Amino acid sequence: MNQVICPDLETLTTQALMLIQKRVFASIDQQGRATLALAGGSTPKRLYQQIAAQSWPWHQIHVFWGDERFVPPDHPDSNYQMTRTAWLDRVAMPGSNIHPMPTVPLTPTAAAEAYEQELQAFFALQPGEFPVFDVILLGMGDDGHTASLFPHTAALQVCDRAVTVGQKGEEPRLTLTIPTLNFGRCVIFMVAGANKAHAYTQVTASQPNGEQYPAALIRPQGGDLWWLVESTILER
Ligand SMILES: O=C(O)[C@H](O)[C@@H](O)[C@H](O)[C@H](O)COP(=O)(O)O
Repeated sequence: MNQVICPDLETLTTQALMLIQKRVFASIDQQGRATLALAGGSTPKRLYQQIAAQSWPWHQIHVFWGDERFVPPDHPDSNYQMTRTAWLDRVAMPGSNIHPMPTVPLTPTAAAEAYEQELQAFFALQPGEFPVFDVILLGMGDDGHTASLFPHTAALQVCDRAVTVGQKGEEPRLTLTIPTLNFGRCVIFMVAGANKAHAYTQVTASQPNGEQYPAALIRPQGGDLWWLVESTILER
């Protein structure tokens, strides 16, 4: 595990930008394209704005989402909407390179299945294979959740599919599953906010409780794991 402690969110964002750029360009060199699974929430918004200001080969970059709230794509809570506003609407990325998670009017189960099919087709997967994203960006909540994998939910047990229905209380979400996140070539957590200090301590403990702190279940098998953290989350 690589840990980078940053004095503030702006520094953390710059660190993330440099790391992502390095991995995106390496993937394009090696395979002619780069695939990213993006985080939602508030922490990555500034990063997406900074990415939009870069001159990357957008036609060789494909973006997916690690999770999505079950709302229309133009809803203010939509992770897709946030990413479009901060980044995608500002660059010349072909629409076919943008792969949002479907939501309404499908049911959550049907939407998860539809995204599963899209990933299987895009990555040309054989039965039982998982997609391998070049970069997976994740956040963490103050309860230790990541993507939409919340404590003590059924989604934590799903290990035979790439996409499943997450549950934030009564609110359904779509989320990539633990095995999918663990197949990532470069998995990057961006965590800021003193309110997350306790969860971070629990998640990075030597014998963490993954049911209680799901971010602890992200241990990429063949890939790199990066924790880019604001110094305020280090418990004194
Ligand atoms: O859909 C979401 O909200 C995210 O994917 C979620 O997992 C997020 O990364 C964490 O809740 C941290 O959110 P903040 O960055 O807003 O603290």
